[in-house]
Amino acid sequence: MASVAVGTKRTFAAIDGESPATTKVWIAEPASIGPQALEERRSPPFSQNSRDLFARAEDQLSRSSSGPPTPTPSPHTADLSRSFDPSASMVLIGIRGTGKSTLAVIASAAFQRRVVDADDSFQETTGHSSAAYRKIYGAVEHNRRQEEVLRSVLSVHDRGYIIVCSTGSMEHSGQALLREYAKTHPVIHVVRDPKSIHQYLKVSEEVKVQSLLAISGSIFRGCSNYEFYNLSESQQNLEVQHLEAQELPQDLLPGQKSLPSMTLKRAERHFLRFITLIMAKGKMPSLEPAYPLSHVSTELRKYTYAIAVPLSKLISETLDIEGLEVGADAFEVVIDDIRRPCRNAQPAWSPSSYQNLTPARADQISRTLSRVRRNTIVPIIFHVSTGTESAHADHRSIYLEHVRHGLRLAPEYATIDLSLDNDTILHILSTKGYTKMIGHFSASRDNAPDWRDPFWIKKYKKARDLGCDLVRLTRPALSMNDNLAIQLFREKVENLTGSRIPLISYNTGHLGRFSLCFNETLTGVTHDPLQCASTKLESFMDSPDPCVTTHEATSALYASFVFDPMKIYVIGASAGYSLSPAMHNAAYKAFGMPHNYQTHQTPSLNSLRTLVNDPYFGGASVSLPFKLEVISLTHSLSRHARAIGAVNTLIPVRHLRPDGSIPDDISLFNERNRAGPVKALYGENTDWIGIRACIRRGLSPANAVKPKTSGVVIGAGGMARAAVYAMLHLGVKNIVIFNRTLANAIKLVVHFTRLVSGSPDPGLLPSAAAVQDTQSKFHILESREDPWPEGLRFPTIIVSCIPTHRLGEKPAPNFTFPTQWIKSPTGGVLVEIAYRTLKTPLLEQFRAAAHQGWICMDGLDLLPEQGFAQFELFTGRRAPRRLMREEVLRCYRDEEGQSDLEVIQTRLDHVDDQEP
Ligand SMILES: O=C1C[C@@](O)(C(=O)O)C[C@@H](O)[C@@H]1O
Repeated sequence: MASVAVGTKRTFAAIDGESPATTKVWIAEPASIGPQALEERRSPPFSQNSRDLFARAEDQLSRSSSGPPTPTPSPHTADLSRSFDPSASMVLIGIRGTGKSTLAVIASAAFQRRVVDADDSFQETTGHSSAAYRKIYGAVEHNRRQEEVLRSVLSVHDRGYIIVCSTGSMEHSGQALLREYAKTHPVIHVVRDPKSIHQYLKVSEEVKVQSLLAISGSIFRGCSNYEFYNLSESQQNLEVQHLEAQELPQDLLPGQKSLPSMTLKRAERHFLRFITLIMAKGKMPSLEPAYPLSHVSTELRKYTYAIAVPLSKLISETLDIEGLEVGADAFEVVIDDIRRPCRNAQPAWSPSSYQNLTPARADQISRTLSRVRRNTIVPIIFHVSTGTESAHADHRSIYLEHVRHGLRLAPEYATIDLSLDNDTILHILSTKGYTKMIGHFSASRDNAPDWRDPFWIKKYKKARDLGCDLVRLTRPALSMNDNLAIQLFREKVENLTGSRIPLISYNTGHLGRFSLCFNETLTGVTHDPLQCASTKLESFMDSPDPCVTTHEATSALYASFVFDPMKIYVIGASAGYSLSPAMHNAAYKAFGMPHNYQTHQTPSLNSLRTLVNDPYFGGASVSLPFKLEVISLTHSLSRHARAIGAVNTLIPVRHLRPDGSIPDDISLFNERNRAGPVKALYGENTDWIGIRACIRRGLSPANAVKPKTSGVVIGAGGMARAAVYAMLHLGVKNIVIFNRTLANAIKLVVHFTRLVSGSPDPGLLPSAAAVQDTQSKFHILESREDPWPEGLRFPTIIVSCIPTHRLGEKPAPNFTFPTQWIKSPTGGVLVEIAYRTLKTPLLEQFRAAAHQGWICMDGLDLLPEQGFAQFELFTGRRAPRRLMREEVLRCYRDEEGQSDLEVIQTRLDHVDDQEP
């Protein structure tokens, strides 16, 4: 014990095996690892496992203090390329209690990969647990055996596995093995907050967990190339989900463990999103969102905004992240505090004036980015602000440490300072993985050449030629003329010969606001309208930060006639009850768009022409009974609408291609919000997107879609077709149709059988191909009395698409699901699409089955989900999801004009707990 380096400082290099000469980042050993703390570790109440863990950490610590733990001269994992074969196994490492095994099981269910636990393998191979083996054979033999087992686990399971490694495998040689593995595989360090780990390990004091995290953090970081901060849901969230899905998996692969219930739904979405960011695009389409804009690179759209929020404000965890996201197309986490606030006597470059990347600080950044990702849908930009001191070597190395750490978190975008030398930039770019790099240069008042100066074109070319994906150039406006000069600069860039990368350029400070409003790509906007106004006059004029909110920037585009106010409609025979106007109008208002979404109740489609002939026609939602009939009035259909054979969204097209065809998606999005004669109508279907989202939201990880999953669609109309299509997209292989009129059920099955067997468009049903080679099969149930088809698993997905209310003379169907078909041992999700009444017999039936793991989604869940996609199609911007969900709930009235206040209030109270 005497060799424990209490309170001493060691370099990163001494801990992670990096060359000691280059990195000057210091780690203070936590005082809590003092003799007294160590003494406590030997006594109860620790469990055997946690005692072992601490003992090993203690060992690690003592060895580390006398030299680098791993002498292997392999490169630092941050310097590796992060490009892997798509089938490469992924490794999860981290201390016990971080949730690695649960995350592995979640990923295993989603990707159909098996889980291998290195600790289990050790026990199987040696017949002893790691701790017991160590006790019997001593540390040296234990380490040798650990290495042997880990080496074998890694090589035998090289492709298609998820490998979990705990501290047992993390002795010196284990670290070297993982570092080597990280050259060709994702090795993900899982981190979690000390409180949750503390609860899990049942150790006496949380502070000890903090110490352990501090010690282990640099070791794990040294041999992993990615990092996932596993946020714990608050207790409140857990209760709210009131989802008691039993953990009885139906068809686990060998090596899969039992699957967690709905309480982990947000963690599931979060982790799977992270995984899709480190994998090649399009590898798991069933996990990627189906919203139209999620497939369009943000930098290709015009007039997009990045809400810039400083880390120093985010860490207080009081900001409403989802609220900040409203109107934004990207969320920029600005590491604004690598330079501590200056004390007068301190030289600008003194080491103490910088925030080193200690393990605690790295945890803090990881946690913050994780919170943003869990609560938003827009891409994240990771930006380390350099201030004006990037020339100093100390500052530069701390800056680079932060950038490297950012890339471990797989942000969609990250910035790199263009004042760095070419080699350094090239080196960082070579480690970017799938992160898009923004070459960034922000001039200060003292070094700001005029926009006409060749300096700026050189900077643009430097970023482009080095391989950045975008470039961002800003300087403080000294006069309003700078806003005209920047326009000339943008034109110069437009006319450059050679390849082009998207340009973000604007003037900062109070006078720069004009140029900010007319920058077309990822304009930096502030979350705090008072930010500029409240600061001292000096910085008010000079602030390098954005001085305009999303709302102000958007409003400016309409006030200056770049955009026009549009008229958008919901068209239907009983459109009067629609909540779409309230939902869409609330979103336009929040964005600063002067559009007006109106109800158009009509017995026929004849009046549609009048609406479309108005140059301000901005599109329409199509309601019953026109979803099929409207097809004849469109010029062209999206591939989805064509495959479904129904349209619920009309988009005006004002510019056709020279051959008269509809332009591509980007061009369509970029002509939104502009008035003019309508040349064609483009038909889209967003119902399937909404149904798909509801299924995904309601499906517990235990019921993740697998080859044997069955789904039931009740009905055979346009909505039923959208439901079948949604299931096909999720990879459901067994789809059962139940409809009163058999002939219509047969028609639907013939339609989709043809689609899946001879799809002329191979990209149409991507997950069907990705999950399994087998084709989906359709079955028809003719009567309520039918037994469930032999050989099929009981359904875990049920979508009811029949009306729930009286239609003219026809009474409400009052449908309930035959009980002999509800036998899934893990429950499942029921989606009932109508929203006129929420107390249907079917919903009541499944609400009563909540204890069996059934989750109900109704029309008030579906309407916003399909509406988000429509908002994107009408405006070209990401929808403000929470706001639209809330508006729908607030405005809901049943057929008697009543709102069920209690139920609605409970749902409103918990909107925050839903996946964003
Ligand atoms: O079916 C519906 C419902 C809806 O018509 C409404 O506002 O209620 C809106 C449509 O987009 C959607 O397809």
